[in-house]
Amino acid sequence: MTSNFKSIPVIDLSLAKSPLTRPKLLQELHHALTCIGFLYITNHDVPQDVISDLKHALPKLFALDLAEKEEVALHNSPHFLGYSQVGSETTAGVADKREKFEFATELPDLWRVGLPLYERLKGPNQWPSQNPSLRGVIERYIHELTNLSERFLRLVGEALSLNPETLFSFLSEQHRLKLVHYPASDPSSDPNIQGVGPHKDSSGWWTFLLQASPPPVKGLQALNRKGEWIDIPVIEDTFVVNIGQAFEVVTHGVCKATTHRVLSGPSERYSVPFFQGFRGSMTKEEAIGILRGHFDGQKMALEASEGVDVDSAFLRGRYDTWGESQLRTKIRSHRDVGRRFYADVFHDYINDDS
Ligand SMILES: O=C(O)CCC(=O)C(=O)O
Ligand SMILES: [Fe+2]
Repeated sequence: MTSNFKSIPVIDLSLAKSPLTRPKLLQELHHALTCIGFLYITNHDVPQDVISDLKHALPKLFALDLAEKEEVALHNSPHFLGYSQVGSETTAGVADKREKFEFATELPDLWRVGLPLYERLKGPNQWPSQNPSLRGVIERYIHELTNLSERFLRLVGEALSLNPETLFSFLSEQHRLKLVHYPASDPSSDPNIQGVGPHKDSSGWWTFLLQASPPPVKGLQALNRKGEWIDIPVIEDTFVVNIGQAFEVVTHGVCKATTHRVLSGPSERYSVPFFQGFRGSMTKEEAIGILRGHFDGQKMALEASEGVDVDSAFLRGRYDTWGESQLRTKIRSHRDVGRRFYADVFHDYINDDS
């Protein structure tokens, strides 16, 4: 249940290291998982230089000229990896004022005719030739965040009294990373210009976000149950962690993905979400069946108090696997890629409004 939270809790992962403090951490985590859907983590053990190298790389990367960015354009990648310009994405029907580079765990393209089409989402990154040091920085960062997200998942399992190995069985080998730049908006213009519109994270299982501009730059907000937008300001040396829609499905709505947005402000802003991947071959029946027994009781208690409504395009849609549902979402938001690389399903995906 998303409660009327007024702020986002900060959870100190170093409390996990002592049996004396671990129960306090698990209790705080349980509250954040079941009542808020967002938290900060501190003492996360990701090396400082990995984070600072990434932060320093961002202004240089976005300062490349348009021709250099176009050299790695997302519309040339069947894996939806690369650069997209400001205005190329819309959320909740409005164009977002942000540009981004999308990367993922570096994988070979093993897709061949006969394999499920969603396997083609996996493949190599596009690296800008004018920025040769970037590859090492991004690969180290993805490696560290993959480890962090796995350590975190073990704690989530423990906080929910689940065998962590069960949670690991939902993971994909591909995790995605977005490097995002929100250009500054003229302060005399509409204060509600959308950096990214209200949404729940649909592409992953859990999101680990680095707010890469120093305070007081702000913009990220989460929606509480009363409908109030709550600021999620930058706290140095933390990650913001939030639940993705796949986790809401698997926990039968006991842990909700919370709606959030970014407002564009008078200063430019950089952010870097890491989306822990959810296995493409997962069917609806598996996703809701594996932990059904575990969550039935909690679900009934919730139903009695406020109703459990699992909000999921995957469950509503007509496609049976998570991978196909993801591919459809990606094709609908990048139609040029769909037309070029997924001609067989393009029209079906664009025209079905399930
Ligand atoms: O830029 C941010 O702070 C959040 C971005 C976000 O919510 C997303 O890309 O899903
Ligand atoms: Fe998001």
